[in-house]
Amino acid sequence: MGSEALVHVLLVSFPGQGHVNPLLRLGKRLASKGLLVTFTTPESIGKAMRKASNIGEELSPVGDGFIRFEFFEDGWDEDETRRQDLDQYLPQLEKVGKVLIPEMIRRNAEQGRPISCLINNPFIPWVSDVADSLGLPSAMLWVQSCACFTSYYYYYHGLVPFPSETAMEIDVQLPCMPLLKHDEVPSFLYPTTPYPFLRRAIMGQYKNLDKPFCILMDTFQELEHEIIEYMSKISPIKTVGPLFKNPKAPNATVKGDFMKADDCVGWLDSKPASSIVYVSFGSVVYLKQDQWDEIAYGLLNSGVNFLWVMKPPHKDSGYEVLKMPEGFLEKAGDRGKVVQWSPQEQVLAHPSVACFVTHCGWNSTMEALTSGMPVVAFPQWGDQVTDAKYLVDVFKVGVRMCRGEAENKLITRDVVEQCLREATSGPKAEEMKQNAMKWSAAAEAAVAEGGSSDRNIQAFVDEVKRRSLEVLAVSGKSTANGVAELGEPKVNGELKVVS
Ligand SMILES: O=c1ccn([C@@H]2O[C@H](COP(=O)(O)OP(=O)(O)O)[C@@H](O)[C@H]2O)c(=O)[nH]1
Ligand SMILES: O=C(O)c1ccc(O[C@@H]2O[C@H](CO)[C@@H](O)[C@H](O)[C@H]2O)cc1
Repeated sequence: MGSEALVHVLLVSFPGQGHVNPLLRLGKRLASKGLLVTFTTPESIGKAMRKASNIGEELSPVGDGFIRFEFFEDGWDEDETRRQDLDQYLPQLEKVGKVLIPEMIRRNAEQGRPISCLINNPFIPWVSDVADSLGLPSAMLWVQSCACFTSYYYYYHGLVPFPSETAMEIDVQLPCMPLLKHDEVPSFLYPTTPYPFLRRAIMGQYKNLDKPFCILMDTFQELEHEIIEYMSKISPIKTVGPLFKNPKAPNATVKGDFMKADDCVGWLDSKPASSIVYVSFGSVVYLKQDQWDEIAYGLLNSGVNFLWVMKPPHKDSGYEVLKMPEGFLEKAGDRGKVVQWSPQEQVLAHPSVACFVTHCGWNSTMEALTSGMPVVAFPQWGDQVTDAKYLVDVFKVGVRMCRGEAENKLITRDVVEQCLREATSGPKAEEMKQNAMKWSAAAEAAVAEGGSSDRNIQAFVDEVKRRSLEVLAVSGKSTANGVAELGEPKVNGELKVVS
């Protein structure tokens, strides 16, 4: 079957690694079930993805379907420094995207690939408006936990009190969730958050929550059972995770890394089983030099082997380039390896790795759980503080090393050492490993054929196919070559796009 005959969905992603990864993984899952998927995000990231991940112009076959990429200009010069300031960049993306995404949809229709559904991730809630204005169905992929989804929902609707300027330290009790201490609530909701633009972006998605016909979530029934049941009665949630486990399409087939991963698998192979601590704080968290030094000494003093990701800061981020303490690499010798970017999925699956010191981003959280990997939780902000609570107290696979950036506390080398010891040897380490293996098995089962997430994906694909017939019937005006004519976009942008 040619790709022209397939139902076509357009995936629009916020240009962050932790957002591209789950949306692209969803794209591969949908493609493997027989859809044609086009993935788009701004060209500034497209350029990095093409370079690091061998993404080309061509269609890539995935299972019964295909995936392809098309990027859009964000209207700023290549070397524009304001991209690093989301307070300025998010409105720019909205202004440009509201014009260019409809153009992309129109172009695809003209080329014989009419689009039947749009899917976005949070931070770019205007995609739901674009779909609405064109009369197209849309869905949203929530890229965090259901617990965080619920926290934001209750905040948006003012259903329970949250920390506020007058009562900073109140705890929050939400249905079917453990009591969240004030600093375990997603930190974008603190009145003092340094990232109010991300709270605004997420709230924008909640304002638009009636527009998507489905909210897909990168979690699974068995992991967050009660809260998923509860929220499913309120919102059209479908759990489809862990998206990074795709039995039909290995992750290597199409990847969206912004940086080429350094080769470290040979080094992992050379080490004994369960002897290495993997340390990574994801793609955006950047620690201060004094904290970096304490972690370095903690690693040295604990005597463990370690693989540590030390990503370079973006040139326009304003962060100072971190340095290893004097003589650190010499003292560590072959016990340690430092890389700029790791092939994290392979690292977490490697038998030499014993535990993962993580900032608890949701992707890293799901990847660790799914790989049966215990963690040392080092959350900083946003959903990370809530994920850390769950990793340690609910999923019981983690040791807590800190409570988040808002605490403004230097975690000393002694604490680092103690946490590493606790997570790598002794009864607590064994118990955490057993729990992690249990979650890994549950995750495998959820995505296996007939599992909870697989059934939800299939139901979603069936619904997209059903709605695609409606889209064609309603627009009703198939052209000679079978391409539906879309209505005029109802956007109020008289924008000039500067490339
Ligand atoms: O060296 C690294 C660090 C991170 N990642 C990937 O980058 C994503 C980070 O997402 P997460 O939600 O954990 O954190 P964020 O970067 O969004 O804060 C995850 O899929 C990781 O597997 C990776 O491949 N190599
Ligand atoms: O590029 C940025 O400025 C950026 C990228 C990613 C951000 O949030 C991360 O998203 C993940 C999925 O929502 C989340 O789990 C992780 O904790 C966040 O760091 C924010 C800004």
